Order: sequence, then C-alpha cells, then structure tokens
Amino acid sequence: MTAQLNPCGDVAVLVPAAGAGIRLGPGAPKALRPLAGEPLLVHAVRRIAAAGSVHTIVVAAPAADVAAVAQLLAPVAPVTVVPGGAQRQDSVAAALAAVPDGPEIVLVHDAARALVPADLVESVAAAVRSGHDAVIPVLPVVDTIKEVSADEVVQGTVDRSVLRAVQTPQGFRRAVLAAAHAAAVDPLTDDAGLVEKRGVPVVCVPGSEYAMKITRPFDLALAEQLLTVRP
Ligand SMILES: Nc1ccn([C@@H]2O[C@H](COP(=O)(O)OP(=O)(O)OP(=O)(O)O)[C@@H](O)[C@H]2O)c(=O)n1
Ligand SMILES: C[C@](O)(CO)[C@H](O)COP(=O)(O)O
Repeated sequence: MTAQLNPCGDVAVLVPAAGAGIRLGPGAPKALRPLAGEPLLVHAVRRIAAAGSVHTIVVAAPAADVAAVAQLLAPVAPVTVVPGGAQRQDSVAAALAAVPDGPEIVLVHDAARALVPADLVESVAAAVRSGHDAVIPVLPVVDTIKEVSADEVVQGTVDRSVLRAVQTPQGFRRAVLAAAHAAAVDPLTDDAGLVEKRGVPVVCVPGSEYAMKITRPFDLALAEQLLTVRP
C-alpha cells in the first residue's frame, strides 16, 4: 500500500541515492541493489514515509535511472525524483532545489542507511523544531583509534571519548542548509560539515545501530540479519 505523507507536516527529507556503490563491489547503483528482495532505496523511503512529520520526500537518483526510480517508488510513497550529481553534495543540492515551499525543516538521509528507524527521523526533526539550526545523530566510537603515517606506522592514540561516529538523517533549518550549500566550495562527506564551516553550532542526538551505512558486502549481510530480528 502506498504510504501517505503528512500534508500538514513541516519536514522535507532529501535522499541522496545517486552513488555507484564502488565499495560494495560490481553491480547496479548501490541504492538499487536488493536487500531481502527489495532495493535499499525502497527500504529507506518506506521508513522515512512512516515518520509522522514528513511532508515531502525528494530522491536524487542516478541520472540514467530517474524514470525507473520514480516508477519503483510510486507504490511506496509520493516522492519527487531528480537526477543526482557527481558527488554526494551535488546530489543533495539537486534534491534541495526541488523542495516545494512549505517545509521549514530539511533532513538529509543516505539511501545507503536503508534500515533507518522512523523514530530516529522524528527525533532529529524534533531537535531542529526545538530551536537547533543543525542536528546530527551520532554513536560513540567503540574501537581504540590510532593516528598513522602514510606508511601505516602508528603516530599516536586518539582520545576516543571526544569522538562520535556520525549518521544520517542530518537535520537543518531549511534556510541554514540552503545557505551552506549555496556557499559550498569543496565537496565534503556530510552536510553538517558545510554548516560547521559557516560557524553554525551542530548539535548531536543519539543515533541508532539500525541506521548503519551499508557500504561494504559485510554491511549488506549484516542488514539482512537485522531484518530477520526487526523487520
Ligand atoms: N554522487 C553521489 C554519491 C553518493 N550519493 C549517495 O550518498 C549516500 C552515501 O554515500 P555512500 O554510502 O558513500 O554511497 P556510494 O557513493 O554509492 O558508495 P561508494 O563510495 O562505495 O561508491 C548514498 O546513499 C549514495 O547513493 C549520491 O547521491 N550521489
Ligand atoms: C553522510 C555520512 O553518511 C555521515 O556518516 C557519510 O559522511 C557519508 O560518507 P561516504 O564517504 O560518502 O560514505
């Protein structure tokens, strides 16, 4: 059944999904590869659509697959699909440009984080709504972290108590994200980085193990197992 978005909601979610998935190995673009029989992107959009504040979803798909992705997602939720760009940041900018007037909170969520819980989408949105300009979900770092030289010789041990592993969805007041993208020069790996560069405080909220990023084959196998525990 097609999910209904909330016409009174204040949240637009941008889903960059135009990456190749090089680290996952040869095959279709990563967002279109199957997880338990359905493309990663379908899982991600279904979970985002289940979050009650979501008014709009915009997906940035590989340029060659825009029509196919629109067809794929039509039974899942009402979604706008735009062509992505060469870098993740270009894909986010393209999706942001397609957000209609209305939502004042914009979340950016990787299609690769296909098992994101709807309540994480809501908790990030709620933190922006409460007055923060930029909000990221994070997890503590559990491994000991070493700094190494180019030839892999340890230079020191980093204090992990001040480190966090950053996830998506990352949430922003719309004008803050738009200004950061308009001013962006070099590509960064996340949207919070663009906002940080402008001196805007970025606030952390607890992330979720389920919002893991499917990057390598092991992650895909792990996600398959997680789905058997919590569909
Ligand atoms: N030009 C790009 C590159 C990445 N992404 C998206 O950004 C998210 C996070 O990127 P990542 O997990 O690194 O995906 P890929 O770039 O596909 O992976 P790889 O680097 O292994 O090719 C993914 O949902 C991916 O589809 C995108 O929309 N446009
Ligand atoms: C946005 C992100 O998922 C936050 O952890 C991450 O930065 C994406 O990085 P990637 O190198 O494009 O996988």
